[in-house]
Amino acid sequence: MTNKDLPDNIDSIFESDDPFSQVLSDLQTKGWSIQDDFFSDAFIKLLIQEAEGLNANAMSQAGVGRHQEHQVKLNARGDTIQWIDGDTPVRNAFLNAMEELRIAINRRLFLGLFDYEAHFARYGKGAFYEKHIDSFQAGGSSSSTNRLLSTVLYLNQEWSQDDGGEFVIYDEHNTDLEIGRFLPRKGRFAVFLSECFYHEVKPANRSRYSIAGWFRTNNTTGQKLDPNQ
Ligand SMILES: O=C(O)CCC(=O)C(=O)O
Ligand SMILES: [Fe+2]
Repeated sequence: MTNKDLPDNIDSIFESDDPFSQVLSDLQTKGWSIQDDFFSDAFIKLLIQEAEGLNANAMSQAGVGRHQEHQVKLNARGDTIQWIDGDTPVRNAFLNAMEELRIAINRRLFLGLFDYEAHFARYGKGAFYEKHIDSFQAGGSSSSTNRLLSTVLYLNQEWSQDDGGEFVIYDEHNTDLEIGRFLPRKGRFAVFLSECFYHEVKPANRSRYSIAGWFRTNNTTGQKLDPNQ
């Protein structure tokens, strides 16, 4: 990333000089990765300011399913969201960082990731997201799969065990078997293959902020790109 892409107040988006290597090797060996020091503290601080500053009126209730099947089901998912475009320097820097990750993954793992979509999410007190998978397989053209790789970046200061809101990930083959449980602590970054891993968000006991995103393949038909959810 060149310096001109950075917000003026920080020198580095990433914590290390080689931010992708651990993610790439985890994806290659097990299909998922959790990193605590992927982004720099200074950059996470800026993203937290953005998340905490989101205007509740500009956020929408998240839904489940794509296209015609899209439904708001409050008993499945209680977060409110705001899609990210590069409309502030900090959001733009985040999207640029994900673009660098996309290129690194394609180079090493040949996943053919085509683009990335992401939204801020806020889970209010008591909100959760029941066990689900992020890509919608089979069953007609309106539900074709194009999310290949999911990312979640957590933006919560001083999150303790009592605050709940854990991210839980389940085994690819035995989907009842929990293989990881993580508090949504600031700067923690989760990446996993969207089609392979069921996961859930346990009820949060206070406001829980994150950025959830998906690298997608290109399922373009005719001239129209797949719309966002
Ligand atoms: O916030 C999390 O821990 C996971 C969110 C999630 O699974 C989703 O938005 O699809
Ligand atoms: Fe998910």
